[in-house]
Amino acid sequence: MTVTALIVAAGRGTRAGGSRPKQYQPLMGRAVLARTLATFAAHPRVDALVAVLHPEDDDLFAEAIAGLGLNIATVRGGATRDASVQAGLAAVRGEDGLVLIHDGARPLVSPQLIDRILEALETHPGAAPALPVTDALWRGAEGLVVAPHPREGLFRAQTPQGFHLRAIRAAHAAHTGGAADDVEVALGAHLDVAIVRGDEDNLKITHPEDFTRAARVLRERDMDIRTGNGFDVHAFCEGDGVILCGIKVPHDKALKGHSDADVGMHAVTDAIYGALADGDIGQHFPPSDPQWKGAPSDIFLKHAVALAGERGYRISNADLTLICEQPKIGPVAGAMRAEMARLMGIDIDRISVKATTSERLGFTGRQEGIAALATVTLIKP
Ligand SMILES: Nc1ccn([C@@H]2O[C@H](COP(=O)(O)OP(=O)(O)OP(=O)(O)O)[C@@H](O)[C@H]2O)c(=O)n1
Ligand SMILES: C[C@](O)(CO)[C@H](O)COP(=O)(O)O
Repeated sequence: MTVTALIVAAGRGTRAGGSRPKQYQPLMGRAVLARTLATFAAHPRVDALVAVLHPEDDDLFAEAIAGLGLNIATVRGGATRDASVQAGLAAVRGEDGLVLIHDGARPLVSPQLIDRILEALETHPGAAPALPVTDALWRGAEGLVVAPHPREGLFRAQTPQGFHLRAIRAAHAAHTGGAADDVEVALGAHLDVAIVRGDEDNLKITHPEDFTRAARVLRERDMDIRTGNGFDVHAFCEGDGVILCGIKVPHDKALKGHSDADVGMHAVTDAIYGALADGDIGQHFPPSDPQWKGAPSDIFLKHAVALAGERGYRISNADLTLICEQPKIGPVAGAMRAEMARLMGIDIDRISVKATTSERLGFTGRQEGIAALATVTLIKP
């Protein structure tokens, strides 16, 4: 069935104040209404968009959606929300589809909430998101509590409120008097409306402080998560042990390198640089520079970790695989994890060190050297 998102945005936003109606005010750099429309436009089940606008807002609307490349039908709204919805319903194409009626002033609607409404519409003529009232309720007057009010069975209503198009059109046509929302109209026509789990973040911008709340939600939502990988190889040379992840492991060979040749630590370090899109160890510590000759590799790792911190990232986890026939890594993996966790300033359960052989194939199979492969995830909260 065709799904149309009907976005009502013809209000004046008097409670929110500001020099323009709230739906055209910026929220983290983008107009509130542009955020709302973009979410519906990007939803794979939404086929068409209708925006209901105030007659004086054409320029503001054009400014808000400039450059978004959205295909939106627009229609003039009325003096009340329900009049605006009726105008929008008249502009929806077709007879038998589904319509999602949503406040333009709820810019944080999530695709998952839209999914839940559409799912409920498979079995009901109407479906709307709501959250149960969890605080105690009172009735009050003149600044005094008059009496407690039972909260059982009470819900806070949200949008999008979804309906079978034909049913809600008929309900609105028959409705007289105002309505807080379209569920009220639907109930007037005896339509069953399923209560769908709402979303605390799906707040309506109503008062000035709601912009601050919405920005807080967006900052959390826009968390930056990055993944990087690192790969390194060092050849064996004569010696009596190798340094892996900062631990000296007894062996009948050593690893050759400009620094201490800690192949595991190098791979993790490069994975951090990779996640930051900032080169690799060789770029930050050129092998041509004699000061890094024989240097302990924790210098490199600490530099990469500090760089991530300076840019606001914390390390979520690191996963390292060492590829070699010998030495055996299992007995020392715990010590390696502990040392890497200490150097990176994170819990040991966020560091994995494991090993594999290459089934005697290739240079690692011939025991000519050790290879290491690492993945690191960084999070900017
Ligand atoms: N005549 C109206 C009134 C409201 N709305 C829309 O309905 C949604 C919810 O309404 P509300 O938050 O009450 O918005 P306003 O009416 O703009 O706010 P206020 O009452 O503070 O002026 C908003 O997206 C608003 O633009 C509408 O399309 N037409
Ligand atoms: C439709 C609505 O968003 C449901 O919560 C709300 O009723 C509309 O806003 P208003 O502040 O009640 O006008």
